[in-house]
Amino acid sequence: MTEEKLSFQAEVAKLLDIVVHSLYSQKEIFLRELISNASDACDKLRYAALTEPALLAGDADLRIELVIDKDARTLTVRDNGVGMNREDLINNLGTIARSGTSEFVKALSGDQRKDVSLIGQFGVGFYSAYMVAGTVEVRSRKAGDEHGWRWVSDGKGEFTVTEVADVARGTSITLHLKDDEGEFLEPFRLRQVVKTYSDHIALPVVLKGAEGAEDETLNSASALWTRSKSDITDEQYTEFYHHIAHAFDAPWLTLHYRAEGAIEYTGLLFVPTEKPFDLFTPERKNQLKLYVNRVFISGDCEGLLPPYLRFVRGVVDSPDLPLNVSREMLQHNPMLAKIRSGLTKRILSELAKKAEGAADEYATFWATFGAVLKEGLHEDYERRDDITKLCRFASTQGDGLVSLAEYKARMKDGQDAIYFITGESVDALKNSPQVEGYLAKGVEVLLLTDDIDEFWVASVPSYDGTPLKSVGQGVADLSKIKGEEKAEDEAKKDEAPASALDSLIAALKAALGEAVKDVRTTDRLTSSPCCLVANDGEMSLHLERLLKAHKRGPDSFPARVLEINPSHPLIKGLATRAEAGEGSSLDDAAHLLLDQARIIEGEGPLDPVAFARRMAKVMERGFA
Ligand SMILES: Nc1ncnc2c1ncn2[C@@H]1O[C@H](COP(=O)(O)OP(=O)(O)OP(=O)(O)O)[C@@H](O)[C@H]1O
Repeated sequence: MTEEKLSFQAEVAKLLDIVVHSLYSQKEIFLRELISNASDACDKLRYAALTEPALLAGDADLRIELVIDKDARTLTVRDNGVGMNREDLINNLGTIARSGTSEFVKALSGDQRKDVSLIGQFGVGFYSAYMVAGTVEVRSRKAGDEHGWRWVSDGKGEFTVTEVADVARGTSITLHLKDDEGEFLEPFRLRQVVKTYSDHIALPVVLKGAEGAEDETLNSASALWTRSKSDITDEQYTEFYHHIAHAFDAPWLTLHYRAEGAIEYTGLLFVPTEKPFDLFTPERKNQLKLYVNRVFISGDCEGLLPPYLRFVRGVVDSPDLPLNVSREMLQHNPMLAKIRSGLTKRILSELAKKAEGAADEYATFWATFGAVLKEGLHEDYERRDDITKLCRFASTQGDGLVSLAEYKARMKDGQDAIYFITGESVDALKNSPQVEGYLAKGVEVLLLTDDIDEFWVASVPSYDGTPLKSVGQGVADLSKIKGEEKAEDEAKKDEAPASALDSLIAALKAALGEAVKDVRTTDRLTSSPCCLVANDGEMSLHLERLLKAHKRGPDSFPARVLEINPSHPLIKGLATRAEAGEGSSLDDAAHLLLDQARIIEGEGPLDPVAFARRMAKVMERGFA
């Protein structure tokens, strides 16, 4: 048969280079990766055979075998699963198809130490074989096909594919071990590695006996989730999590339970410690593996979990779902909706327990997945209260995170709203003019910096009967709140007279025209002379910027309300001039006030050239 020579995709070549030249201290994990792939291949075949039983014909006993050949110095991992045809071999073993992977590989810096820890989180699957093997030979025949294929490569840029006869269904991967990797030819070593990393694999992993010796099954070969909790060690849970989630961190939360009653199912669920790289892909797919009576059905069954819990990994197995429907049909099965509801409830209640526990531990979860969970505030009306209780926020009080319940408990007398501000960073928000008046009164303001915050605040009007209110929107009425009264009284005394302020407002409006929606005084400012706010019901300034960044909003920043601080010396000085009939000479001052308020909001001045000219004029008066 003719041999075809092909090149690896550039990203694969780069990955292989790193794998071969460094990587893990634990080289033995190559075996876990190959067994994991073999087990997936068997799962896929069992699923396909539900509708096409002939695929299993003649060899229904799915298993994984390890074969040692000491003379040839080879170790073979073979399965009788779904197998691969020529295209599959080229696509799966020569390119990287998984979404986000190419970006990931491009991000590798070339610095071995950094790259290894990155890859550690990610996994290299099949390619890890090159940690111990110089040459890898794959023989495979796809279930239902007549022809088999042989794929060979030394991992140095090229591989060959040839059609071959006499290949059994499934895949066999032969590793020609490097000189110093002879340990993987020793049965005791393989026994140890399989027990450590692959005990939970539901299929038997069999070590073929050499020269007439008996075959030996190295693992427990029962699906981990079907075993009783008391028989499972933490290490076994972790290994299982690594296998199903393709993850390398320790799970932050492990939840294993059996639901009985209206619907029966077992859930073995994990919340990762580290953020999966594909958490924010537009599909927002969940990655739970769905089994029906231990038969694998789907790795991302839509409808099994709401998108805001997509960070949860694990397995759900139910005998109550029909085995003979397609994945697509399953999404609309009423039983699935019940499982979804049960899973959601259970996960949220476990998270609630954690939220009540050690604050530090919960804070790490919140920093990693809080932004995803908050999508639920916007999307899951039914569970909004439960999700709200799980939320934590940065605030103007202290460096820690605060829950809404804690916030409410420390509200000031006369305060009738939960105040928040949205923006890019906690530090910038803490210093923004809009929060000055609240800070002066000791009124706490929540600082919301996730993009999703803009969306949920629009759909959650209140918490426990108390409205949520943006300090950057609408009129601030701080007079009713009994805060640090002294500071307030002093500020009041110092205000410009009302008539002078009225003249100034008229002058500013005349000078700025359409560039502002309105001009008014406010008590939200203490040290800044002015700021911009949105009216109630209008888009916040931050949201406007977000949409603009995604090219979804208007190109120009729409007119806003300019609020002035009646006790600021600059405003008082301008008010005096305005009252004295010098309003028309305040043009430059009006534009400079607006431009600085825009700059604080992350916008440029209305007209940069005019801004620079005015600024120079003012500076000239002070310095020349
Ligand atoms: N034994 C096998 N039988 C059938 N297909 C396989 C086998 N091993 C690998 N494959 C195919 O090759 C693909 C690539 O495998 P690889 O291990 O590199 O990545 P993966 O399993 O998708 O993800 P990960 O990198 O997290 O392990 C698999 O998705 C699968 O389609």
